[in-house]
Amino acid sequence: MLGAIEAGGTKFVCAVSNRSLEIQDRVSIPTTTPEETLEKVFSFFDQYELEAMGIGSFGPIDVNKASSTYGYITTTPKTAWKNTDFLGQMKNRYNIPIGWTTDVNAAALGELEKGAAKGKSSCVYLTVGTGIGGGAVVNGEPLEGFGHPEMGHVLVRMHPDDDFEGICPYHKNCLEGLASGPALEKRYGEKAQNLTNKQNVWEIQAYYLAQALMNYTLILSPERIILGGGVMKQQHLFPLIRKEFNSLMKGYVNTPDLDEYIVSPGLGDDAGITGSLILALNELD
Ligand SMILES: Nc1ncnc2c1ncn2[C@@H]1O[C@H](COP(=O)(O)OP(=O)(O)OP(=O)(O)O)[C@@H](O)[C@H]1O
Ligand SMILES: [Zn+2]
Repeated sequence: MLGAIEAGGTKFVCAVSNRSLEIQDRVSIPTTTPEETLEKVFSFFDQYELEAMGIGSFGPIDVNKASSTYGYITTTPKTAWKNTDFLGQMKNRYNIPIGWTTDVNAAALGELEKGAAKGKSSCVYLTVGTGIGGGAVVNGEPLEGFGHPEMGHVLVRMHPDDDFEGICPYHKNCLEGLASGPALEKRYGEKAQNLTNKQNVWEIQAYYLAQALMNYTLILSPERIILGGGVMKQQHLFPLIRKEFNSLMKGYVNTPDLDEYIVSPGLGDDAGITGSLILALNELD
C-alpha cells in the first residue's frame, strides 16, 4: 500500500491507496500543533502496512537533500511549525522511502498524471487562496533547485486604478500581497466570496494574475497552467485572465489556445493528495 499526506496550513489530508492509486481510506485532520497533528496522522497510518509514502507540504520547506535541515518546514508564518523536522518524524515512525515536496508541486504532479494536464510532460499549478502558491512539473519531475519555487511572491506592475499597499509581510505588494483572498478582503472590506458582482474587483484581480501567468509562461513554457484555490471558485475570472494575458503578451509567444492553456483543476480538491500518492509510487521505481 501507498500512503500520502497533503499537509496544508488548515488541514492535513491523509490517504492510503493501492499501486493503481485507487484510494482505500482517507482522513482529514485539522492542523494544530505538530505534536497533536502528527499523533493523529500516526494513528491513521499505523493501521496499514505501507511500502512507501509521499508528502506534499505547506511551506516554505527544505527540499535540498544536501542540507542539514532537509525535510523541515522552515520559515512558515504558522509559528508552531517553524523549523519542524516533519519528514524526519515520519521517517522515524515508518522505516520506508518517503517522497517530499511542496503541496503545490504535488498538486501539479497529480494534475499531470490524472487531471487537467494528463498526457503532457509539464504544467504549472497555482493556488489562489489564503496565500498564493505555485508549483510545476517539468519533464515529468517536480521543479526544484536549491529550494522550491515560490511563484506566489513574484512582483507585478500595479493596476492604474489600484493604490492598495499590499499585505505580504515580506514584500507588501507582490502577487500574494495584492491578489490572495485576504488581500481582497483587506482592500475591499469584504470576504472575496461576497465580491462576486463587483466587476471592477475582478478586472484588477485578472490583471495581476495574468501578469504572473505571463511570467511563468515566459520562463517555463509549461504545456498547461492550472489555477485552483478558493478565489478561483469565481469561474468568471478565467475569461478575464485569458483576455488580460492576451493583451499583455501581444502575440509574442505562440501559446496553446488559451481556453485549453489556462484551466481549472481536473481533480478538483484532490490534486494535492493524488500527487502525493504519485510521489510515494515514484519512490518505489
Ligand atoms: N467562492 C469563493 N470566491 C472567492 N473567494 C473565495 C471563495 N471561497 C473561498 N474564497 C477565499 O479563498 C481563501 C481561502 O482559500 P482556500 O479555500 O484555497 O483555503 P486554504 O487552503 O486555506 O488556502 P491556502 O491554499 O492558501 O492554504 C479565503 O480568503 C476566502 O475568502
Ligand atoms: Zn511576498
